[in-house]
Amino acid sequence: MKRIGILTSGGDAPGMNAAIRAVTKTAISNGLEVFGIRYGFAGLVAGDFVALTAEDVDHKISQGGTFLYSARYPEFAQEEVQKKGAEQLRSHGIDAVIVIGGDGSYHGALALTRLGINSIGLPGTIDNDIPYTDYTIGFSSACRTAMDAIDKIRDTAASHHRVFIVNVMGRECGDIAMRVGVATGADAIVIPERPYDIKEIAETLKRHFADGKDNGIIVLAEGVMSADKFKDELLKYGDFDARANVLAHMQRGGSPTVTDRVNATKMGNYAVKLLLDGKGGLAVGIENSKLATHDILDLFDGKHQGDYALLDINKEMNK
Ligand SMILES: Nc1ncnc2c1ncn2[C@@H]1O[C@H](COP(=O)(O)OP(=O)(O)OP(=O)(O)O)[C@@H](O)[C@H]1O
Ligand SMILES: O=P(O)(O)OC[C@H]1O[C@](O)(CO)[C@@H](O)[C@@H]1O
Ligand SMILES: [Mg+2]
Repeated sequence: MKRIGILTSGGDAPGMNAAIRAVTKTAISNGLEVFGIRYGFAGLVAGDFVALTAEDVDHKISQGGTFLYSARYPEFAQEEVQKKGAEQLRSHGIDAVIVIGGDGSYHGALALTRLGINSIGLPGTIDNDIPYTDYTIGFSSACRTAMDAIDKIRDTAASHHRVFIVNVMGRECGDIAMRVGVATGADAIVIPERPYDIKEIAETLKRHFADGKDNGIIVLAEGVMSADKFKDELLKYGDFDARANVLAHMQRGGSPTVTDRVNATKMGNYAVKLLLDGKGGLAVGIENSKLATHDILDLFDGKHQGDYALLDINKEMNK
């Protein structure tokens, strides 16, 4: 193996650049050439490749987004399109690829491995919805951004004695909501993976206001329902001055936290070593603070386990 490729795919996540840097610098240190594949699997099929040097990745560790750009390219689920991608790699002399992305992107990495191009997946998504890894690259930064935003929302909520329903990202995964809800001292956290009772939440808010609290914060995972709909449901059980807020894509931007930078660096470094060992079709993760690998195929059967104790702690504190 002389030449490897690297791409970012799906939603961008803070720390993707740190992972690209780690892969590039580790590969070069081990005598490999590195090609950046721009725009995810779309750029792979189009042959949008650019040689990367150590200087190209200098100063990238602190930048959000992905300088290789990303794409949602559903066409890559078709075998014919996957074959075109593998042919592009072969014609550029690229023997192996590192794919940084979420669960969807892992399907692409597995497809390439099956077509003879060893590929390793790195968990790059703010959602933290990937099995067999405690943290995905970008989750920590997205939580920090959402936490900062909710701290600010609370200032205005308190000034008007309002309830804010804040919708946070994560698709069907409630990890961002749970972590940020606890970190901001929310009155309630609502996630798709666990049952919830809107009437009970309304009663909690009423009691808090009656006891002298001047604001209410509900952190709502986007996979449950929209913030507007939740507000309408809540108003059936109480006469609150309520506002719905959607943090949306701001959660994906900004400079990565130290956790995301370090995890991305560890996992990027490890991914190159796996390729040097001739491995492919593997997903890298961090389990109990240690680097780990699993067959990508196993991930598709697995289910990410969130830290649901956070939900219980928050409930107990808001009785
Ligand atoms: N079944 C599949 N086979 C091959 N490639 C796929 C498949 N599913 C998704 N992909 C590729 O991976 C890309 C990213 O997938 P998706 O949009 O689900 O995001 P993701 O990687 O899960 O990241 P995130 O959820 O954080 O946005 C798709 O646009 C497509 O190019
Ligand atoms: O950027 P898009 O295509 O609007 O997708 C938004 C989705 O991507 C994510 O930001 C990352 O998967 C999700 O949390 C969100 O539901
Ligand atoms: Mg995903």
